[in-house]
Amino acid sequence: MPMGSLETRPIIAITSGEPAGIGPDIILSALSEQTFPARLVVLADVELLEDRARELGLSVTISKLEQPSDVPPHSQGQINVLPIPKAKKTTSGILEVANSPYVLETLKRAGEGCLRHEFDAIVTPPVHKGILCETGVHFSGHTEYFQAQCKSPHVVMMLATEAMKVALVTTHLPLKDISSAITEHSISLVVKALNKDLQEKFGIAQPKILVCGLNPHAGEDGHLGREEIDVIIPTLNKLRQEGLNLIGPLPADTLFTPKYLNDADCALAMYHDQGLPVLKYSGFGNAVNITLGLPIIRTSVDHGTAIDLAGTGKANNGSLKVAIQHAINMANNAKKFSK
Ligand SMILES: NC(=O)c1ccc[n+]([C@@H]2O[C@H](COP(=O)([O-])OP(=O)(O)OC[C@H]3O[C@@H](n4cnc5c(N)ncnc54)[C@H](O)[C@@H]3O)[C@@H](O)[C@H]2O)c1
Ligand SMILES: N[C@H](C(=O)O)[C@H](O)COP(=O)(O)O
Repeated sequence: MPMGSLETRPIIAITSGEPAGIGPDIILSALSEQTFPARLVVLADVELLEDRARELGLSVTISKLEQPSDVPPHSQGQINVLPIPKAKKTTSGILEVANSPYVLETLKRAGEGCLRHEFDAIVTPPVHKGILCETGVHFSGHTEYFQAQCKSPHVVMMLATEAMKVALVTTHLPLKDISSAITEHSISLVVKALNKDLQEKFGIAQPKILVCGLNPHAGEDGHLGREEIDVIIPTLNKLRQEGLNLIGPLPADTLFTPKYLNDADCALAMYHDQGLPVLKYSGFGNAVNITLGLPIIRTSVDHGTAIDLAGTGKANNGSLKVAIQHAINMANNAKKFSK
């Protein structure tokens, strides 16, 4: 990937994530360990970053920006912050519901900035969904938050490592609600959005997508569930007639084996814990979470807030580095296509 001239490097907004979690730790360590070929704007409380840097013993320069366009190209150890104040001082590892509006404000500001082209992409360190919900808002994930903010009819959660891409038909749904959410409509929208972004954002001309069944053994000819026969197979057949290269539905327990994965571009799981444990087993700490189907570019880490590790220096920043680099690559590609 060409680095681009310094002034044209993309502006990437990085939110702080949950202040009591490892978001601040991994931002500070990742940005102090290497120079990224971009202009990085951290949306955060300045005191939070200063306190965490002190706690971790990291030598960084934290500078406040008046506006995002003032941000210089990133250099190792430089943290440029667009200040967003928190309500309460944070102790690493202690969640405070009073700071949840701050977390939501960082997301709102990042999304708005992207929609009005102040930022070229957003990278989100982890938030704690439970503490956000305690404010009374229902927050199930960044994926759904940015979908609502961008008014996108449908989005797809996809996590990727060098070896594997796994996308989901349903995102953060209780298990009891999944069967009724697997419909011709939902599968068609997800498969089409996935196919389009694999072509446009990943340069795969004719993506080959492996599709999981919902039930054990993909329903065992209807003896272990009928969703495959009633919904999934007819929907995939219709999509094949539109030219999509779809394999399945395959039993999920054997779909994730080299025989199938080595010859495919992406696996599509029906629900969160059908697909993500496999991906995380194979690449936890080095995967990127990408929201497809948005009018903006958004990437994230493959892990949560790891409250137990905040302020200890033990948090691995590998996934954040991958998420930042993916956002930069996607923003550079988008600029090329828009010319
Ligand atoms: N992108 C996101 O915002 C995101 C992603 C996943 C989970 N979450 C949220 O995070 C919260 C906690 O979730 P969880 O406990 O299921 O998962 P978690 O990923 O926070 O923690 C699971 C285990 O992995 C370890 N771990 C996580 N990240 C690590 C890192 N970078 N380096 C070293 N070890 C790491 C933790 O210490 C813990 O043992 C929940 O509220 C969940 O919704 C947010
Ligand atoms: N499903 C994601 C994971 O397990 O890594 C995570 O919850 C993040 O989702 P959002 O990007 O929607 O917050």
